[in-house]
This record gives sequence, C-alpha cells and structure tokens, in this order.
Amino acid sequence: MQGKSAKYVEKVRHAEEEWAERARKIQTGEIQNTFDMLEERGFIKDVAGSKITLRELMRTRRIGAYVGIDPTAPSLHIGHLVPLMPLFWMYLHGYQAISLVGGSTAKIGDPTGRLTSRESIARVDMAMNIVMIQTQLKKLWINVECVGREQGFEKEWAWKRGVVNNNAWWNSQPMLEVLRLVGASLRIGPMLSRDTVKQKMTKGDGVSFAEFSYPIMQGWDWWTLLRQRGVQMQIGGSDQFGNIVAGIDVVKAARANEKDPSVHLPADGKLDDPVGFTVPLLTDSSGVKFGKSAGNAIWLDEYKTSVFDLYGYFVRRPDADVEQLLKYFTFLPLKQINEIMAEHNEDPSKRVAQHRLALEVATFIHGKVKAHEARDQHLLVYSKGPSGSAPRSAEQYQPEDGPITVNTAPRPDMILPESLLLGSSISKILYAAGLASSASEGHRLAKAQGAYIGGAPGLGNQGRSMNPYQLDFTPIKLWFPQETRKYLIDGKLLILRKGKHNIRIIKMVTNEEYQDSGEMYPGMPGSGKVRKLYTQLQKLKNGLATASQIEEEMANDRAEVDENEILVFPEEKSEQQLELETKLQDEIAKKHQEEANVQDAKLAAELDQAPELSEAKKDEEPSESER
Ligand SMILES: Nc1ncnc2c1ncn2[C@@H]1O[C@H](COP(=O)(O)OP(=O)(O)OP(=O)(O)O)[C@@H](O)[C@H]1O
Ligand SMILES: N[C@@H](Cc1ccc(O)cc1)C(=O)O
Repeated sequence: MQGKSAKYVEKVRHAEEEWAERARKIQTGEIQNTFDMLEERGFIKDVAGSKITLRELMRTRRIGAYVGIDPTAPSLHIGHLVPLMPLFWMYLHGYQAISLVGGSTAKIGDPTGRLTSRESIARVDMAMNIVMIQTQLKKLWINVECVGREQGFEKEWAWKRGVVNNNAWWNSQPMLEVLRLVGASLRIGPMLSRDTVKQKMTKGDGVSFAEFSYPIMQGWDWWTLLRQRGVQMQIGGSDQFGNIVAGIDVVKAARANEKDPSVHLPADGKLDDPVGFTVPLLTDSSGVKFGKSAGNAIWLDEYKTSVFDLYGYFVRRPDADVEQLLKYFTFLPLKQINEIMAEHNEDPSKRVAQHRLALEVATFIHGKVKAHEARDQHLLVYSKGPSGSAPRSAEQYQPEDGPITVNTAPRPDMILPESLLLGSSISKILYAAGLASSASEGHRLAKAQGAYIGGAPGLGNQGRSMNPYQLDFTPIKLWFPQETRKYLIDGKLLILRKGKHNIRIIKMVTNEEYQDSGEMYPGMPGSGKVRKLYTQLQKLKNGLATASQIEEEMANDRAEVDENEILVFPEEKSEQQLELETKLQDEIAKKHQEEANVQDAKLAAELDQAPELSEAKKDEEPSESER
C-alpha cells in the first residue's frame, strides 16, 4: 500500500513537471497556448473576467472545466456541440473536463432568454431524458478518445474526464447550507437588474422564485465541482454569459464563507478565481438559435435525425460558412482545414469541404461505418438525382451478432405492453427487448447476472417508487413476474442493460395502446403467425407468389397444426391476426378474380381471333383457279 502511494506521488510529481515544462514551452512560443488554439478556431465569444488571467491560467495550470446541459429533451443536438467541442479539446490537451447533466436544474428550468416559463416535465420523461443524454455524452467521450488517437494525441493517466449529474448533490443538499454559504453575500439588487429577470418580469409571464434562484443553483454546481474536483472554469453558449458571471459571484461568496478546514480549496490569489467563457451561438439561416425550444434542432440521436439527414444538413451548408464549421465541429488541424479549403475553392460546385465536414461530424457522432454508409447513400441518391429519402435501418431492436459498441448499439427507447412487463418472467422481457435471442437465453443471462436493471428495487406496489434521478445499475436476478413492478420507475419505466452499451429504456403502455401502435416484440403471443400472414400478404401483393401457392402454404400450415393436435379457437387469435387473415383472404379472392379475368380475356381473344384467322388463312391460301 505504501509502495503504491509512493508510486502515485511520483506519478503526480512527474505530471506536474511535465506541465511546468509545457508552460515554459508556451512561454517561449515553442508550443501554442490551448486558449489561443480555441480562439483561432472561433470558440471564444466572451470571457467572464479577464482574458489575460484566463490565458495565463490555461498556460500554467492543469485546470478543470465543465459544460452543463439540462436534460429537457431526450437527445443532444448540434448546438450543444459548440460549447462541448472546446471542452473536448481541453481534455485532449490534458485538462480535466466534465460534462454535467442538470437533472435537478432541469426541474426548475433555466429562464434565460425566455419570456415564458418552461413546461414542467413528467418524472418518467425526465428519467428517460437523463439516461439518453448521459448515454450520448459517454458515447461522445469515447469517440473523442478515438479521434484524439487518430490525431496523434496520446492519452496520459493525468487526463480526466467525466459525466456527472447535479442530482448527485441536489438530492441531498440542505437549503440551509446554501443560504449560509452564499445567501448572505448575494445581493438582490444586481440579481433583479439582470436582463433575463427584467425582460421576463416586464414583457413575459413573470419570474417565479425558483426561476429567480436558477443562476444560484448553477453557481452552486460550479462551487461543488470546484470543491470536489478543482473545476475552475465553466464554458457555455453565449446565452449562458449571465449565468456564468452570476456563478462566479456564487463561487466567490461560498469560498469566502467556507470555514470548514476539511474542505480543500484553491487559495485566494488572482489565478485561483473561477473563470469562464462563452462560445458563439449556432443559428439557423434566419438567425434563430439552433435548439429544442426553437424546434429547429439537428439531433445527435439517429432516430430523431437519421445519419443520412445529419450528413445532408452539413453537406447543404453554404460555402461562406463551411470553413468556420470545419473549425467548430471537426478535430482537423487548421493546416489541414486550409488545404481542404484550397481544394474546395478550385471548384466549389463539388462541395469538397462540405462533404469532408459532413463525414467528419457523422464519424464523430455515429462512428465510421454509419458515416461512410450515409456518405455513400448521399452520393448514390444525389448523383442520380433526388429520389426521396434514404433507407433507414429497420431491425432496430434485434440482438446483434457481433459485440455491441457505442456506435453500433441499437435504439434504446421502446414501448412494451403491460401484459408482458407485469405478467411475464424477466427472461421473456429480456427476449422481447432484444437483449436476448430467445427466452431461454434470457433465462441464462439473468441466471448468470449478465444483464442489469436501472436502480435498486423500490416499493412501487406499495405506493412508493424508486428515485428516477439517480440511476445505478444492479445485476438482474431471476424473479417472479409480479416482482418486476418493483423496478418500474414511476410505475411506468423499466431500464435494462446488457454489456456496457446495449441499453433499453422501456416505457410501459397499456395493451390497447401497444396494439394500436402496430408494434410487435419477439416472443409476442401469435407474433409468429402474424408475421407469417404479413409476409404472405406482401408476397401476394408484390406478385412473388400466386393465390394458389399461398393457399397451398396455408393448407400445409393447417395440416401441421392438425398433426400436432393443437386446436386454435378463433377467440385465441389476436385482433391483428384476425385482421390480417381477412385481408389475406380478400387478397386471395382478388387474385383469383384477376386470374379468372385474364383467363377470360385470353379465351375471348382466341374466340375473336378464330374468324380473323380463317379470313387471313383464306388470303394466304391459293384460290381454286390459282391451283
Ligand atoms: N445553438 C447553439 N449554439 C451554441 N450553443 C448552444 C446552442 N444550443 C445550446 N447551446 C448551449 O448548450 C448548453 C446547454 O444548452 P441547453 O441545455 O439550454 O439546451 P438548449 O437546446 O439551448 O435549450 P433550449 O433551446 O430549450 O433553450 C448551453 O451552454 C447552451 O448555451
Ligand atoms: N443553464 C444551462 C444548463 C446548465 C445547468 C447546470 C449547470 O451547472 C450548468 C449549465 C442551460 O440551460 O443551458
């Protein structure tokens, strides 16, 4: 143990020496200050505090930085990437980088830039949003490392990154402590004179006390991250400038009032103050901020914006914007961007820069395979002229053969009916959710504790439900069907995971709702028959089989059933099955009628042609006299 800590101390010392050496090289101009690199790429809109201090801080200290995102939608969008990219860059340059999911702040809703308050979000939706966004952030972080490696960055142990949720502290934060540390020092006057507050009070629907406190919550997050992890910097979109400035006041107030000697704090010198900067807002062609509120978001979730559409969005960017977008959204060095632009300018109609931009972004977000597929689809579709939308992946829920990675993980959110979730074994649920290839594999998986469930069992059936905001995964054990209820978040949401990345966020719906959705899950009673009926109907419609062939297939199926002596009563059939059977019978009758019509037409043609033929023959045949 002692040896280990000595080794650790040595490692820390080595990392500090390296950082000092780096600072020296920045001083002599041998390497670039990361701040200057970010500025060159256009990321610095406004600095909260002194730019000189910020620059010096980034040179001399391996500081921590964070970006916060409220989970008010089930996906990130490309607007979020603008503040996240400098964070990713900082990580690749050796700083500590934290992405924060605002599970608690989202419950209040940031009033910045709004005239009306945000709608409150149902607990189940919030739980779903949190899991989706945390999963996306983790995926992005893994992809940052991949791209970083390709760009020649070598990961060192001293680099730190993380995804945190501010529920971790707000769920147990005594209000008294907040009031004690910052409440007395913060003045109401300046807070009331903030633009957001003034605008919303005079032109909007007023400001609630909770909204008024939002910047203090955000500032408290910063204080917590500073205290726990030494995070001295906050980055946000330019609409966050006010919150960052207010946060600096909160952190300074808390630091000044913290008397607990066990709380480790940076000293009080000039370089110890919290600092921040904002990035420019990405807007659409009419100058409106890209985001969920404006309804113009390009989502990172491929089921909300397909990889094809994401690629298309970047390919359509105007020539005037493309260089800046390459600087924002790719990890390509500026020298390479210049080369791409030179090539592009030789013949802008080829959109070389746009295609490169689209490929880089799609690769970063969705991985190489999907990005290249999207590019090929684009080239195919648009080189032959537009022909509607591109194919989208259909089998989203089926278990994959190979190992699931962040970039191949299937769609996480799905619905399943009550009858299955509350009436079947966990093995069948794993199968239905596409996490096992059969119910028996589901059984094996649960027995070997190879799958996980979000949260620990709550007491949902006794009126209390588990906390949806703090999700840990516990290995699934075999349990009785009625026990599944205990794991439902808010009585409606079940979160399952297999391996690291294969997650399912399952919303329970009533059996009727499920039926209306037209969805089917593996192992669904009658789904084998339904699927078969559906295939037969398609074959018939597309002319891939004749009515008689389908009838023969159906007769064989019936014979098989008879052989196995299973009686199927009509009432056991699902409505969907009955409906498909009727459609199939109608289609068979239609096809028979069509066949009969064709036969009739042929016969009629033969009969009609008979006299003509004899006339013609008459012409051909020599006359009596000719003979
Ligand atoms: N279009 C954008 N350009 C630059 N930064 C953005 C953009 N959209 C969001 N951000 C930044 O991402 C961070 C998280 O944003 P937030 O969670 O408020 O999402 P949002 O999409 O802006 O929400 P809303 O549209 O509902 O206001 C903030 O720092 C915000 O400024
Ligand atoms: N207020 C930020 C999100 C955020 C939340 C908590 C934080 O600590 C930081 C940022 C926004 O709405 O964009």
